[in-house]
Amino acid sequence: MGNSCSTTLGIPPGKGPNKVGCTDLMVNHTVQGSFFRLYYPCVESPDYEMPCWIPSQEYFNGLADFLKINRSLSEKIFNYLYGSFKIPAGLDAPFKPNGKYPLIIFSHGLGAFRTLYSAICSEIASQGFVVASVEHRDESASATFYFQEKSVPEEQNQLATPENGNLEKKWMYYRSLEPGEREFPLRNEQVKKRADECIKALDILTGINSGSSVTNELESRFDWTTLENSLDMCRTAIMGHSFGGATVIESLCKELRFKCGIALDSWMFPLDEEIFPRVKQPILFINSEKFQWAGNIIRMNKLDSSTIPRKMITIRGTVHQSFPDFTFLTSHWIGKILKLKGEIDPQVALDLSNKASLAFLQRHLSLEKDFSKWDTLLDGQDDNLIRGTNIDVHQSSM
Ligand SMILES: CCN(CC)CCN(C[C@]12C[C@](c3ccc(C(F)(F)F)cc3)(C1)C2)C(=O)Cn1c(SCc2ccc(F)cc2)nc(=O)c2c1C=CC2
Repeated sequence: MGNSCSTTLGIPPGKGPNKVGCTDLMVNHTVQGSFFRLYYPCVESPDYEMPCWIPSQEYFNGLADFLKINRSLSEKIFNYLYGSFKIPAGLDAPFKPNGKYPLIIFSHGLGAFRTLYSAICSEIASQGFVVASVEHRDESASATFYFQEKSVPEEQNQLATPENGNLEKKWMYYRSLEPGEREFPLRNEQVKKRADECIKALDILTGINSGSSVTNELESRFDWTTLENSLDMCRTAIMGHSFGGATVIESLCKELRFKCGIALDSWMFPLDEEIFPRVKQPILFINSEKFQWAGNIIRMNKLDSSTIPRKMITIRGTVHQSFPDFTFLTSHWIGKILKLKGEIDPQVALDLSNKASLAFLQRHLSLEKDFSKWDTLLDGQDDNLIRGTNIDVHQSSM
């Protein structure tokens, strides 16, 4: 480890006993299809290629639109700052069959997309899970793509490639609110679509696990049949950040196959409160110190229960962006100015979040691992943790 001032900029690899591979799957090429990045325990090999963190320039363009900064200027800045980062996983590395792995579905935040939480996903995968990070097509992602039949007929001389016939890539970008548009109807519609997409990913992986063949619309050499009988479909959970945290709650309500949920710095606004009493599974809320506010915490507290295990912890010195990968990829001062870094060392913060998550998953997926050694974190017992929240929710008396 370098000394305190030299920070190794890069996404940290998983610390668990498994090497991690990652591959992309798109089933059904249309906008209704399912698109996710899979992180999984892989066969060890020294010569794996690591995929680019930002898979295509279009994602930078979408991010610029989302951040309302000029595309051409930001294109150069993003490429200079982030263009060369790799994900700490072997691209299309062979899957390592070893009994049945529990499955986690991960949902990204507003303006993000499937690759931006690779530190969390690859850590969880390295501990013996398969993690599917969904890319949502609800227009909440900075950018995503699908395929469309070509409008003009193929010129005779161009051969349609077998993978995508005469299809062409279609990009979908973040949809901003129209002037005067009310936000709740849009966000509530989006959170329902997001939950459906998480459930669809679960269905696809259930099929693959039982040996159904799957057609990947993307060119990839990964052999999906190697996953047959390797997923424990009774041990599935859902995780998400911010808007993805709301997606966790909505998905738990709709799908009992998700045995528990972990909401990272959840944004509760998109949710219809009438679903709260209908959510029956355990939930872990892991909050940052700076993002939360009374109204948001009050909604989380409405999900508190004396019968269903519900936990909340807050990580001291963290900001909203302490969960996505950016927190590792920006130097100290730029990170602080852009609020991509909090006071706490990003690795320390994410270790606490991941260890608490693993302890919670062990308890509610009844895993035979040793993650229970981190149970005390679930009660906020650490110098960098607060039990519950730092936010004062008691309204001042009138
Ligand atoms: C201007 C847009 N404005 C209105 C929507 C709010 C913009 N905003 C704060 C930002 C995202 C920020 C960001 C990223 C990335 C760089 C970079 F420079 F490093 F690329 C810089 C600066 C700008 C921090 C948020 O939306 C916060 N947020 C997020 S941030 C998820 C995310 C997005 C893009 C990423 F690259 C990584 C992570 N996910 C949510 O689900 C929710 C919220 C708020 C409520 C619900």
